[in-house]
Amino acid sequence: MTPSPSALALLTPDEMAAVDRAAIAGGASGPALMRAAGAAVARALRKRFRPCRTLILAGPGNNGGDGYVVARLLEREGWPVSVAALAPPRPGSDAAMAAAEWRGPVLPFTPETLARAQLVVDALFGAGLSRELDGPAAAALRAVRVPLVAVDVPSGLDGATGEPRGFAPQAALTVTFGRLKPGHLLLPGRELCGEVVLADIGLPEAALASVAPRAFRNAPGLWRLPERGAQHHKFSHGHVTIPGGAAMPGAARLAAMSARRIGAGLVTLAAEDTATATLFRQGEPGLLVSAPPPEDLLADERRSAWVLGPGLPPRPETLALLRRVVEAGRHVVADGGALTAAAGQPHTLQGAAILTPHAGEFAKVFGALRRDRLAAARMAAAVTGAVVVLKGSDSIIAAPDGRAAINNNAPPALATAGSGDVLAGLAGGLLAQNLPPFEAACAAAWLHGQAATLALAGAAPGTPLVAEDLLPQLRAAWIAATR
Ligand SMILES: NC(=O)C1=CN([C@@H]2O[C@H](COP(=O)(O)OP(=O)(O)OC[C@H]3O[C@@H](n4cnc5c(N)ncnc54)[C@H](O)[C@@H]3O)[C@@H](O)[C@H]2O)[C@H](O)CC1
Ligand SMILES: [K+]
Repeated sequence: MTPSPSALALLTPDEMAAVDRAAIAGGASGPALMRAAGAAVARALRKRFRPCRTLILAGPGNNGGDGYVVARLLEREGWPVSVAALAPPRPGSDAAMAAAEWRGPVLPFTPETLARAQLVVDALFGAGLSRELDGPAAAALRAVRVPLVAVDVPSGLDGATGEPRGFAPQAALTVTFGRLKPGHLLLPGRELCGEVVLADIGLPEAALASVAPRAFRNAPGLWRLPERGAQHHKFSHGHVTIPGGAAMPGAARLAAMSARRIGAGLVTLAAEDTATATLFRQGEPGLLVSAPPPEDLLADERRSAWVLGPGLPPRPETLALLRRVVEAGRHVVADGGALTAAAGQPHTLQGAAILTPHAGEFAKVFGALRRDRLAAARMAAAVTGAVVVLKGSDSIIAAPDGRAAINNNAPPALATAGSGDVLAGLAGGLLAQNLPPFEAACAAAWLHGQAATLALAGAAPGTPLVAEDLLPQLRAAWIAATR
């Protein structure tokens, strides 16, 4: 079933804390939320582990408070549980109440205590992490050699960025509350969390609605593929033009084949010379091939979407073509050579609809990637006015207005030659069908990941993939997106 956009919303730890405050201001009970959070952790944990010597590492804040609730609930079921507290909760806090209800053993926060545990619950820090993890907390988490269950996030992981601050442990399971955080999806956070369970702890809808989400998990529901009615004809599905160079003609061909398969009405490969045109004509019979200079094609207004970059040389001529197409008011996907040609001059990409840099291209255009890649992608979108797809296993799609989506359906095998050309073609094909740039970019990234997942169905981990394998899966990916 297609999830609703609110179910796809991601909230940063600060936004989640604001929801929490709104909930309590609106009459919800802090201790009740904490009991629900602890109960959700205990439930997820019981489902996956058998009773064993369990050590709860409790921090001084509400994350620790959740930990005391877990301790109490597990002990009630006969689990051998003890707590090691890094620091006592602030007197009078909800966490202090939860701690007071824990009557079981409290052990010193030492390596010896940890060495006896068979399972560790990490309830040191969650949304309140305010600085790098260091001292005894970091030392203890570094020493864990048994399965670790994280409350909200593995302590030290920045829920806003997916980056560890100082250190964050590897969890087998992470149970989080209300909404996923960007850090559960962004690498390396996504891997450090292990399995992620999102638990409903009864936060009132009004409190959740009081914070407008700016980040989303990328999935159908965030966007809708174009509908096709009986009255439509090929021109109503747009015309994609893709200039192709002699050096790497395969790149433009892959983009063109992808644009066709995702529903573009017409797709033209604009060859840079007659030899390349001859080569292009040997390809798919349904592709249009043109030999004159691509600029000449701008006279035809119906050529609404252009994919510029796959296989094009990173030369000033490529950038000049991009400027001309943008100034003619066409929707442009800039990729590969068009991005590299704009190295150090991001303003030259203004007016493009979608940019699809991988990390290396991103750094060339916008400067070294910061640790907070979500912020970096948003900055690039704001500077260029384009939707930026920062490609990776956790592709980030950022819009100039601050909206961002994080893609998590792409298998690692997708990092293969030609894969980016397919993505650019999908984005161009969807722009041609009048999807707005953010929706087109998100849908393209998801369909791309889904096609790869389908191509690898049943294959052992590590099975390689080539870009051509994606093409026959695009129809099934489309069907999966419209179910
Ligand atoms: N709405 C919800 O999702 C609910 C979440 N719950 C849990 O509450 C935590 C957040 O609790 P909070 O008290 O705000 O923060 P923390 O417990 O993460 O930590 C605060 C505490 O820790 C100190 N501190 C922060 N960073 C460090 C550091 N690196 N080293 C040492 N000390 C640090 C800080 O000064 C504070 O004293 C959320 O994650 C959920 O687990 C609720 O229980 C239910 C509702
Ligand atoms: K934690």
